[in-house]
Order: sequence, then structure tokens, then C-alpha cells
Amino acid sequence: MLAIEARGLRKTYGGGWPRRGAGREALAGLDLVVPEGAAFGLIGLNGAGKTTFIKSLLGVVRPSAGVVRVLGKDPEDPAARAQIGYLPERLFLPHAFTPVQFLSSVARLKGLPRADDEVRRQIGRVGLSGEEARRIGGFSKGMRQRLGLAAALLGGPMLLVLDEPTDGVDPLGRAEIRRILAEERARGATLFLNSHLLAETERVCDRIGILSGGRLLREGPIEALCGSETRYRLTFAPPVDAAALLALGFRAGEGEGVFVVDAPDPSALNEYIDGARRAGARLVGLAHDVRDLEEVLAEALGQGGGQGGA
Ligand SMILES: Nc1ncnc2c1ncn2[C@@H]1O[C@H](COP(=O)(O)OP(=O)(O)OP(=O)(O)O)[C@@H](O)[C@H]1O
Repeated sequence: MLAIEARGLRKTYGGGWPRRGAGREALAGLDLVVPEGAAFGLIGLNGAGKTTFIKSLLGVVRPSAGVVRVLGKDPEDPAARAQIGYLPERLFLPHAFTPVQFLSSVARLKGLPRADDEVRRQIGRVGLSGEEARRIGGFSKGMRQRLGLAAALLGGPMLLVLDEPTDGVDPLGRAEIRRILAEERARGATLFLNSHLLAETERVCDRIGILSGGRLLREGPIEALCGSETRYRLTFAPPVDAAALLALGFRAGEGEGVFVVDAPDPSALNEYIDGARRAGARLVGLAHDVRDLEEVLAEALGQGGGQGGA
């Protein structure tokens, strides 16, 4: 089964009302599927339509056209909603509540019976043990974020929709959150992340979608998007005769003695290396040329039209 399925999804805000944003197409025929058990990261510039898509998954925004299904169900179906754990980008937490009071009220809303143990377990998991009796109003941004995550995790939902999950969380806290998310996947949950923190997205997700102007520009396994099976980065020991290597078809890479070649198979790669050695170069490093998500995003937007908004 697919955890998320969107076909030809469109959302035009305003519906003709004479106010700001009216007639703006936030989703422009989005096709996107997320297999069950995946960790999917949606990335894109401000205004690309990410939040609108998340709201359509939650049944908060009703699409103008197209279809969206969550865990095989209509997002407005209470049975689908009960299986989604959601961490919003902007958290509104009741200042006067303690974490236990807040999570207990979330558990009641989720219809979880006798949730005291589950509430304390999730508080411990997100690293807030010892803070149970404090009022949320005195919490730091990172602590509030952890509490929001605990709320999303309550009841073991099968789909976690997390909007900027590590925003404001310190580096050790981020590592803890990555560990929690790995545990959630291990029990079978699907992760859907929306984040501007690309390095973090890269570490957590195994599939990435790039959204621009309400459409999916690229989608696929992270290795396929970031890595290249046929592009290699070679490092040669100094001194390097760059002119000779360029004449052989190498391209200058980033860093001293670094060159890049495209070689469709091992024989072609070894021909390049043999040529370089005959020219006196001494190979000290060889790796697939892997790009980070920032480069992939920049390239995709460059080719697909860099407009984030509709
Ligand atoms: N309630 C609304 N009324 C009118 N226009 C809206 C509304 N919500 C979003 N939009 C518009 O829809 C487009 C997509 O916005 P959305 O918030 O989905 O983008 P986003 O990718 O989440 O952006 P960000 O990264 O800044 O959070 C934008 O042009 C935005 O101005």
C-alpha cells in the first residue's frame, strides 16, 4: 500500500474572493507517491507549496482538483486522521500547562485510553524527563519542539508528518531525534518530512521530492538524486600537471589535485587512470562524485525554473 498518493493535485487559494492571495495556485497538478515505510523528504523554496500539500494530507485544505489519499483513505476520513502524527511548523502550546497535562489532553483528543504510561514514555523519549512538572511557558524553543514531537508520536501513528522537526533543536538533540525517527521506521511507520535544513533531511530521508511552483520537479531515492554511478572524483598527489590531465578529458574539481571524469564502465575509468599515470600523475584518491542536496536543489531549480512560488 502507498502511505501517500497524490494525483493531479491542485489548490487555488481564494476561490475568486477579492482579497490578497486570491486566485493563487499553490499546487499546480502535483503527482506524488510515498511508499509505506519510506522516509520521504519534501524540499523546495519558500512558497513552493509544501505547507499546502501537508495541509491537504491532513484534510485541512480541500484540493481544488485532483485526488489525495493517505494510508489508502480520504484525508477527511477520521480513520486516516487517527493514523497520522503531525508536528506543525508553528507550534501553539498552552503556556500554563505542564508537559504531562498537555500530552494527556492530546492523548484524550486522539482517543487513547489510560495514556499516563504512554505520556511518560514519550516525555522520556524526547529527552524531557525531569521537566514534567514545569509550565510549558518557560520552555526553550528546542524543548517546545521536543514536546511537539512527543505529541506527534503519541499512540504510535503509522504516518508521521513532520514540518521542520529539528527547528531550534541543538546538535545533540537532533541526533536524538534522528534516533527516535529511526525507531519509528523500524516499527513500520512512514516518515514525511518538510524541512529547509537540507543536511538534516539528507541524513534522515531515503527518498526526496523537489517541489517548485506547486509541481514535483524531481523525485527518487537519495542516492539516485545525489550520487552519480558514472561520475568519479580523482585526487592526484602534487605536483599535478593540470594541463596534461585536462587534455586527457579530466575536468578540474574542487580542491587541490582534484579532477572529475565521466566513465560509463570500469574499463573507461581505468583508461582514464592509465592515461593520467602515463602523463606522470600519481593517484591518491578515487570516489564516486556525490553531490549534496543543496547542489541537487540548485540544479533542479536552475533547469526547471527557479520560481518557488506559483
Ligand atoms: N491561506 C492562503 N491564502 C492565499 N494564499 C496562500 C495561502 N496559503 C498559502 N498561500 C500561497 O500559496 C503558495 C504556496 O504556499 P505554501 O505555504 O504552501 O508554501 P511553502 O512551500 O510551505 O513555503 P515556506 O517554505 O515559505 O513555508 C504561496 O504563494 C502562498 O503565498
